[in-house]
Amino acid sequence: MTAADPQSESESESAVETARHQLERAAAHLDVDEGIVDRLRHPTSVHRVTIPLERDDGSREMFTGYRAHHDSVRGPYKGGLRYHPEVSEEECVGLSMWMTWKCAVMDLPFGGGKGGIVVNPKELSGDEKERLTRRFAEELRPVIGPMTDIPAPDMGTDPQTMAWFMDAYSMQQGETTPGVVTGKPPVVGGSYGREEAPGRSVGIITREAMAYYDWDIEETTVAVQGFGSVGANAARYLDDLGASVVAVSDVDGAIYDPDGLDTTDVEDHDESPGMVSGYDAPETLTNEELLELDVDVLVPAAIGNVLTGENARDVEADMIVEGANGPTTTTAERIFEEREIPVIPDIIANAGGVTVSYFEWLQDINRRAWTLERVNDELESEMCTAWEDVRTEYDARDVTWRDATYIVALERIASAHETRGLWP
Ligand SMILES: NC(=O)C1=CN([C@@H]2O[C@H](COP(=O)(O)OP(=O)(O)OC[C@H]3O[C@@H](n4cnc5c(N)ncnc54)[C@H](OP(=O)(O)O)[C@@H]3O)[C@@H](O)[C@H]2O)C=CC1
Ligand SMILES: O=C(O)CCC(=O)C(=O)O
Repeated sequence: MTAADPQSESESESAVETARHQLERAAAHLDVDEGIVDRLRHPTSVHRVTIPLERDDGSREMFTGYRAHHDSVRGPYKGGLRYHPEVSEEECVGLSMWMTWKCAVMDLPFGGGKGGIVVNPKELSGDEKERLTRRFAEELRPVIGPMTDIPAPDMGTDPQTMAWFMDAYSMQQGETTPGVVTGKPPVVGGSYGREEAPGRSVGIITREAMAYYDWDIEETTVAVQGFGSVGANAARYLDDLGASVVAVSDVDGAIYDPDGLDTTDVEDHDESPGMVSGYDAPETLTNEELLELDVDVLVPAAIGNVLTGENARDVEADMIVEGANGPTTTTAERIFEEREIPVIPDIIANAGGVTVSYFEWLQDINRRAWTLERVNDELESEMCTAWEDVRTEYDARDVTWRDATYIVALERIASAHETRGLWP
């Protein structure tokens, strides 16, 4: 097995299976109507589109895209668009469920959506990526909109992709509609700080979790898998706070310096994809070895299902903070619980992305930009409030951090369903 091919291992679990299992664990702690839980096991709808692309050489190719809508009881569907060869309907549904919980934990007025295209973005030229994105936006137009479903970046997409998406939608609508998508460049209605936000929130939540366990951040070692929007910003934030980031990786492998890397000197995925493994560091490791390093904090921030029944007993970190969505399988979660390794879940740790997306949406509606300082101050405050809500549940019940986080989310969602009387 290689980290690039996590599906090839014997324990294979889809995102939707993991998400359903997590929902059921949280529901067992709450008095929630079984009809509501059953409703939340399923998406409201899944849209599948075929996207024709004319390649630069004139040949034509068809691509498949999806947009899953999970739940909108608290507001419009919200969630990213992923361009990756492993994108599937099941993955989009699972990821859209996680978005529903994530928005609820952060108390944002959004529900959960997620989508993507089955494509390797590294095999597209810039022009091809633009044409594919514009056509995807046209195909999704009937099911998206600033008050219905607001996409954003995820793996393989970036602010430029969001700008093309917004432009294609706006041209069809006949009016500039910045609020249809978040994560845009600030010059076309994007928010300052959105790109750094998911990694920044991973840093803030790691800091809070360390404070909870009375760890001195200056004495802490950290390993981060993935050095993209989430991983690089988390690593740099923790480096700034005084932690020693000893290992980071890209798809081809990891670099390791026991004395700590200079995280600003290593180019991230956005600056130069795949350059981490080529960096001149004292040691190189595989992605699997990075996950098993003896560090204080491990931050998986690349893809899903990397911590599994196969490697969970070999993980030597004292705490795991999930930067990626769904990096821990159900079996691995059970092993970490047994080994008393705290796992701070994705739906709070990386929720800074959707939180600043919410700020961006507000700015778009009001046609008024916030300063970076305001964005970061409000992000800090929202993250600390959410952490406090989760910590209160964690201290009050004998549960894992994930269960405590899901309990906060599920209580809010179930209560909204009961109050609106929307089901079945
Ligand atoms: N972007 C966002 O707003 C948010 C993203 N997330 C989640 O965070 C995770 C990462 O997303 P994001 O940072 O945006 O993605 P990016 O595309 O910006 O970066 C992904 C990083 O992971 C590396 N990578 C890709 N595949 C593998 C692999 N098989 N093994 C190890 N490393 C790999 C890439 O390496 P290389 O440079 O070589 O390609 C790159 O460094 C995803 O799970 C995403 O859903 C969560 C919240 C918000
Ligand atoms: O910013 C957003 O709307 C969603 C980001 C996202 O896809 C995620 O948090 O997983």
